[in-house]
Amino acid sequence: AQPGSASPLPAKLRDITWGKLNFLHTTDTHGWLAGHLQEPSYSADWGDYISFAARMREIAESRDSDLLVIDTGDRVEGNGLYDASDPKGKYLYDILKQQHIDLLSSGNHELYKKNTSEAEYLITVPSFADSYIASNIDILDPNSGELVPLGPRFRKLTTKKKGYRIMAFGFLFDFTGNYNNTKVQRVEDTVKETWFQQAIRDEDVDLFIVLGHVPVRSIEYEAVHKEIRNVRGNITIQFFGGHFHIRDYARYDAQSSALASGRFMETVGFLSIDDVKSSTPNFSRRYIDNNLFSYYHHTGLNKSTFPTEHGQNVSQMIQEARHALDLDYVHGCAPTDFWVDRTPYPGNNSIYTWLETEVLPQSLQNPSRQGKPALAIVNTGAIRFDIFKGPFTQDSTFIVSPFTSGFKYIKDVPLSTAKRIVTLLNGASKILTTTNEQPHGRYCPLAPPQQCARQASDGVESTTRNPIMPQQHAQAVISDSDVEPFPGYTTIDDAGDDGDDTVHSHISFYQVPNVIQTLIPPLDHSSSGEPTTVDLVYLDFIEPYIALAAKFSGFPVNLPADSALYMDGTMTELIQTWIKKNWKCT
Ligand SMILES: O=c1ccn([C@@H]2O[C@H](COP(=O)(O)O)[C@@H](O)[C@H]2O)c(=O)[nH]1
Repeated sequence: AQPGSASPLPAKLRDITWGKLNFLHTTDTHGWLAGHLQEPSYSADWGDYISFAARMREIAESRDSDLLVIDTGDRVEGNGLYDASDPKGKYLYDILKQQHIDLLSSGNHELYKKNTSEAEYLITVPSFADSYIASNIDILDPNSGELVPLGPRFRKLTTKKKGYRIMAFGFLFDFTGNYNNTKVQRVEDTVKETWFQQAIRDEDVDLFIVLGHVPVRSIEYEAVHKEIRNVRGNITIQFFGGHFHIRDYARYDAQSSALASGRFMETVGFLSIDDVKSSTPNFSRRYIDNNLFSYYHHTGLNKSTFPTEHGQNVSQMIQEARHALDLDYVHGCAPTDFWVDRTPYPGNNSIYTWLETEVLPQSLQNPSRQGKPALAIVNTGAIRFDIFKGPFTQDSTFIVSPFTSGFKYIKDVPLSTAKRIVTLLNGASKILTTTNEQPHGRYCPLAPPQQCARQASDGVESTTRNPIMPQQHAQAVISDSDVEPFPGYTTIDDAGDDGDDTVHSHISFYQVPNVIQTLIPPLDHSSSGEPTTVDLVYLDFIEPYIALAAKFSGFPVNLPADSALYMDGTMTELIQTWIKKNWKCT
């Protein structure tokens, strides 16, 4: 763990159940390779995870079984370790590649920007060689200018101990918000391609592994499952997914299951399969809180026996990178906690209410529009994490707001139209899900991803939405420690409510809208009332949605032609500047 990080708290733990084939799974790590320095439950760093994976592999092999390490993408954007450097990722890619990952795939965040996808192609793919799978992504090779697969379409491998013959695929959900140097083919179309049809007919295979940056309850995985199942009868299929930032486990049928392992290095997913080659394989899942207390427990080791030299060296690399980036530099001190969705919105501790009532109205300005009122719209998904009471650092800046979006505007929009656009974006008439125009894809592209889970599975057929059969619960063994549970994940999935390794007390999460809005200057109730027209100010990331909502409102606007830059700088800079000025540390 990083120096100064919060030590893990002793807790009651559920044991893992080893099988003949075992997996560790991360997803949506978003640059959090230093772990959560302020949160004891998630304070282990990538170096600790490297030690953990090595120790778990030793245990697996001593049991004459195998362990594979999986990552399903969105490794970038969301933490100072990635976003604070120039170029972005200057330190992260080297740290990331230190882990031995057997199978990995790309997320949507690797593809939003040209430079990010090129770094993926030129750095990460070669770093992991054969392990990187890109079943439905192509990229324009920056050297040849040709459209080429981002990585191999599939991989066949044989496990070291048991000799299981595996066919693995690596998908990205039907993402459409990628920069035009990459091409993402719909999963439903990819599975009809000749190479895929041939691969699933390969008889020299004991099981299929489908990894991907794909929600485990999704139309995409439904399509892959159906295709393999139709051709291969009851062969074992294990899916690993992500994107929604949630812990989840789905049973599609008796021979297949799907694991999603959270976000931001909070969770290391563990999955085991016994009786891999039979028609009644036994699956067991565990969501491991990413901290040393859990790591020691599951390996049966301790502070002196657990770390590997390699793991310790990587923790040192992270420390040096954080130092070089000055990530602990304090910009101000938050007077209280501000939450993304752990408190009702609107509310005094809602990060969105703080933005609407303080940061945006006090910061958004355009001298050429002096005296003109504005209605500013920000998508809630642009804010990625909570602010904790106390020091707000360089790292916090990017943890809260990693993206590079700035503010644009359309001038002189009738206020009634601007309000209608907000209402439409917030889903009153479901334009974002019913229209064929989906600028970034079907998964509620404006709100924080964890809010999408229930909404998205509404359109999915029953095989991936509901448990076909309740999972046989492996007996959860609780260690005999006598400590009171403290707040954390209390996951309910298709196998029940005993998936989390740590027995926590429940945390409530609340719904937030797709977008928040703020009238600038705020309405003065003593004066003549609302303005008739406003400058409609918005984050440039949501421009395609503003265009869509304007069209549905009957407002004639041609974007981007009819828009202009409202002010210089990004929202990240705007928030940081406001904090420097207003949150003095006393
Ligand atoms: O430039 C950007 C990119 C993304 N967003 C928001 O992020 C979520 C998607 O996050 P995942 O981690 O891929 O689930 C999307 O819904 C956008 O709201 C953004 O605001 N700006």
